[in-house]
Amino acid sequence: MTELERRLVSADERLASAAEKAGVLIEALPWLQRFNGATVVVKYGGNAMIDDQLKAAFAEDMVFLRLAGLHPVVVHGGGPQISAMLSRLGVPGEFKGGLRVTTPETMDIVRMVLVGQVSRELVGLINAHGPYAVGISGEDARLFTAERKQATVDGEQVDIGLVGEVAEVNPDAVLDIVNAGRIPVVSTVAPDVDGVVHNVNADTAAGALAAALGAEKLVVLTDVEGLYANWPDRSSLIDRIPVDRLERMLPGLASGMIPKMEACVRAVRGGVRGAHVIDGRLAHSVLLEVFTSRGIGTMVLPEAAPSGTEHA
Ligand SMILES: Nc1ncnc2c1ncn2[C@@H]1O[C@H](COP(=O)(O)OP(=O)(O)O)[C@@H](O)[C@H]1O
Ligand SMILES: CC(=O)N[C@@H](CCC(=O)OP(=O)(O)O)C(=O)O
Repeated sequence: MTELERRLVSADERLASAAEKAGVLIEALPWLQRFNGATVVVKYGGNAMIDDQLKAAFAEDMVFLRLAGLHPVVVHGGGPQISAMLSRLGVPGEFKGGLRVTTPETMDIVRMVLVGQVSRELVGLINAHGPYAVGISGEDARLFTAERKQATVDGEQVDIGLVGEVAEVNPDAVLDIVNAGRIPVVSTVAPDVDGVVHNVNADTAAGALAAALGAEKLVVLTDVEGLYANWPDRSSLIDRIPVDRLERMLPGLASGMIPKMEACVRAVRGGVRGAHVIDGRLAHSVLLEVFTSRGIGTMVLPEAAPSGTEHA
């Protein structure tokens, strides 16, 4: 190849790459218009906080959403981080029906890890981009009121200690943060009516908060591609499912997916237009979900989905 031919090929490649980049940006236009001013609750699960790069990419996505005119609200998990701290401290722990059996001693550690460690880290990563993130827990300004919850094991109700269902949400403090142009980062420990602090599953809290905020979307990041109809058959990924069909599937789901899909049901039944379970192991998965036409993962839709909600 002559020097001239080489230069022409490289100019062609540059043009093709520029056109591809412009295509990606322009694909976002309808979604930028549609979601301007919309609240998006994003649940970031502990299993998707695999490494520092992924966590940093998640923080970038939250700042991107905020600067693109949306209102992201982060609800974080931290199950694996709690388990790691329990074993470091030599405190035994177990799960029943997907929920952590929580003694008063466990509760102290859950609170310390979620509020003092996981929240602080995410707040710091987001604030590397500007003064956006504010950490808040269910204990602040009565954000969540918990009600003791039992687990269902083989159809039986069993006591699992200081584990809470979200009985009430007062989203005012979250709205104060959002209205100040900032990004709330919510930890899911919550007092009951007597002030006793309970451990609330982060999926459960995210679903309740999304409904109380009247969010446009709930996006749940986890460590699988989405909901599989026949877990663990990887060819059975569901890309969209109406809420009534999901409700019929709930009793047959395996443990990790139960609180997640219950949260999607609660959100959609509470007026959220779409709940999505996506793969948090993929960097920038939230941006792909929100700003591309196809979306990713599994989308839970209201029963009578209005036309034109292809992916939204
Ligand atoms: N039907 C299903 N589809 C997808 N994953 C499932 C299903 N049933 C159970 N799971 C399990 O649920 C896990 C996700 O839940 P969990 O471990 O609680 O994650 P997170 O920390 O993100 O909340 C998956 O890794 C998978 O092992
Ligand atoms: C009651 C209950 O199980 N609470 C959870 C709270 C953290 C959480 O939900 O974290 P992930 O989203 O990472 O699973 C726990 O103790 O592990």
